[in-house]
Amino acid sequence: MLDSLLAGVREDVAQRERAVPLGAVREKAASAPVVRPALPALEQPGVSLVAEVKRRSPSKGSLAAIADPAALARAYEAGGAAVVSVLTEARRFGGSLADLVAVRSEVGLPVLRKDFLVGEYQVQEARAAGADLVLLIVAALDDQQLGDLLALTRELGMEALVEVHDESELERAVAADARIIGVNARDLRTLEVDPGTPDRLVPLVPGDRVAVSESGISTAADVRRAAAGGARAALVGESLVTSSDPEAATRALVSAGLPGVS
Ligand SMILES: O=C(O)c1ccccc1NCC(=O)[C@H](O)[C@H](O)COP(=O)(O)O
Repeated sequence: MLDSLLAGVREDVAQRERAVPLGAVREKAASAPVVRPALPALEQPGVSLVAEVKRRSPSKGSLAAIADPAALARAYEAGGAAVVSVLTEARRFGGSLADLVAVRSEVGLPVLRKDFLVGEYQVQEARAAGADLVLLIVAALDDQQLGDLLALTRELGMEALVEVHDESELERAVAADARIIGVNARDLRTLEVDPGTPDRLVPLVPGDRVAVSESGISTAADVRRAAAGGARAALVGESLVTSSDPEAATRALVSAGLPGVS
């Protein structure tokens, strides 16, 4: 799955680059609104919530129509989320950079560009659209690419959520000096969600990094489980976008992550 996803992403990037060359995107990134630092938002005591705008997915198909992504993000903010994640991949997730621009202009939280970033063009695009944080998936990048994209992300003032799925990817993320390390319970090759993956890997994330537990989180008990392993944040998509009251659903997960709640 990951390889075919990446092939589509590369085609789409090449098409966008033919329409708007890298130089123009760099210029736009240089004059984008100032970055909202994501690290302090994720380092609050307890488990912070990263709430995701996600219309559909390869594993589940259509999840929610989300006609107004900014309204959804406002509900997340009102419910106490620390960061909003916007899936911008179009083919499989139905997202776009326009969603990110809309969300960023209507909430005061840091915003994550959740996509499959494979080169400079997408990092510059992310900043140009106002992103404060980008996703870098270790399985999609070699060490050189990971280091280069992380360095570029920081040059532009942003941080990266560096995503891993097994011990060797975690070692690579740590060696690349990732400060925010996401452990995805979803295996991006098989799409299976195994909560045992963050249970196993989050405790291995060094204490000077921020560990984020990702995918398959829908209940207060799931958030408490993430907290027990040492996660500083939980990234949640499906259970929030499919809720009839996303603000209340956000608040329930945020409350479960407050320090002292067990
Ligand atoms: O969600 C998928 O099916 C998926 C498939 C292939 C690559 C990535 C995928 N999802 C991206 C994510 O990491 C999730 O959107 C995110 O962790 C939230 O997960 P969930 O709460 O289970 O929607």
